[in-house]
Amino acid sequence: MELLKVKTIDEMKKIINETFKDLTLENETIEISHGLGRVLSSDIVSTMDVPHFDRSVVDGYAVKLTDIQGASNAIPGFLRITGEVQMGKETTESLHQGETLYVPTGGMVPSGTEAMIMIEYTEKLGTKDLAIYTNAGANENMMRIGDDIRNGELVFSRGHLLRPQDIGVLSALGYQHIEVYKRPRLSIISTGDEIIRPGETPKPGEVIDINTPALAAVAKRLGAEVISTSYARDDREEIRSAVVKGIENGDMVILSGGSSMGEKDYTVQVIDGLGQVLLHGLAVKPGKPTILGTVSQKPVIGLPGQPAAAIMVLMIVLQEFMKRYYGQDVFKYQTVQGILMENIHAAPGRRTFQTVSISKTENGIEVRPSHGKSGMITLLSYSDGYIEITENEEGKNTGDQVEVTLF
Ligand SMILES: Nc1nc2c(c(=O)[nH]1)N[C@H]1C(S)=C(S)[C@@H](COP(=O)(O)OP(=O)(O)OC[C@H]3O[C@@H](n4cnc5c(N)ncnc54)[C@H](O)[C@@H]3O)O[C@H]1N2
Ligand code: MOO
Repeated sequence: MELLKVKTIDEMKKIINETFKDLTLENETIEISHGLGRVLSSDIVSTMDVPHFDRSVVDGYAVKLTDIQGASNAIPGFLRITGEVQMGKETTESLHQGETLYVPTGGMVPSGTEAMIMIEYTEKLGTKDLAIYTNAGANENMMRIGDDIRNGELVFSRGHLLRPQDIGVLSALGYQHIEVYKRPRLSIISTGDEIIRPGETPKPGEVIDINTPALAAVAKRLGAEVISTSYARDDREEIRSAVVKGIENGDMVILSGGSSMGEKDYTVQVIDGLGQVLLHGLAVKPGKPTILGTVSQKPVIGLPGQPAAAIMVLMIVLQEFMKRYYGQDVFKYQTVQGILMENIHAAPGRRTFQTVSISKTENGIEVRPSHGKSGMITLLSYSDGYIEITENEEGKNTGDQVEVTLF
């Protein structure tokens, strides 16, 4: 009897770190408008102050502190209006004792301004005089030069994953182009005689391809570029030539299906013939029939055909590869803590990835296991995330505090 010689998740991570220790990515220059989700390949150090002029953050009046000291509703301060600042224009006037100027939100304050008073706390008396009904502290309602970003400040470090707000910061610093890592380029091959392409009508026994689009989406979310998707029947030669093509054109190959020990499960034989099988069988649930191999020093991942298992395993394995490529843990999954509302039994000796749904209640976040087979695609869609039960645990109990990794 032949059984899969399973390896634990930790052993798998060790294999990846040792076998693929030299994985690196080249850089490329892109427009910042294409920067979302990309990873900076160099530090960003500011070469300017932001803002580069003292500016108001309210619509109101520029004042000197001594002029409005103790001003209140009952005892207002009185100032002479000497002018008005124009938006987008340099302000050449200065503010003198007993005077004020109107400044719109974002406008450049006159030199000598010590605070801004919001228009709501003032009253115009005729055209030239202003009553002020409130006090203010130094720099109140103002931004000074460099308050946001100082010239010479390290703004983002190499390895930073760009979010929408970061693109805004780069634009504020005058960047139109940035240096980012090239994304790892991978090919996805879906195997199986029963698999038909989306758009075709399945006959009994046939299955519309779920894994290709779903796995491509996992890969994209983890910062990879999917350069090709293809199909192979359960045929050693077809699978072999698809793998060869993927290795020639890209950085990594992902195979779906045919990873178990069935008579027509050729993935492991193909990888063995072209390179080396590093692992066949992972001590996880779901996803035991997972394969990891290398061909021409490039990784080949063989995923189980069951869609939920394939997606979960790729989320975990590819994240480990991304750590190697980027030299740090760039693409982290979000987690939340919650209280388990039902007992969960796990398979000892395997790391169980239990899908769960969460709900926010007055008592905090409640976590409930979502049940289903790994062949069900909705299992993941109707779940919010998963909890991990380690190899040494027999399960989890109602009332346990658990960490949920969110999908
Ligand atoms: N004797 C044993 N049988 C099985 C074992 C085992 O240890 N011993 N493990 C089971 C587990 S767990 C899984 S998971 C599957 C994995 O098998 P394969 O990786 O060989 O996958 P296939 O047999 O090709 O497919 C399994 C299942 O998934 C469907 N599938 C495959 N590709 C797609 C796709 N692109 N889109 C949608 N659905 C897909 C396929 O039709 C099958 O229903 O092995 C168990 N068996
Ligand atoms: O563990 Mo399999 O991977 O059930 O679906």
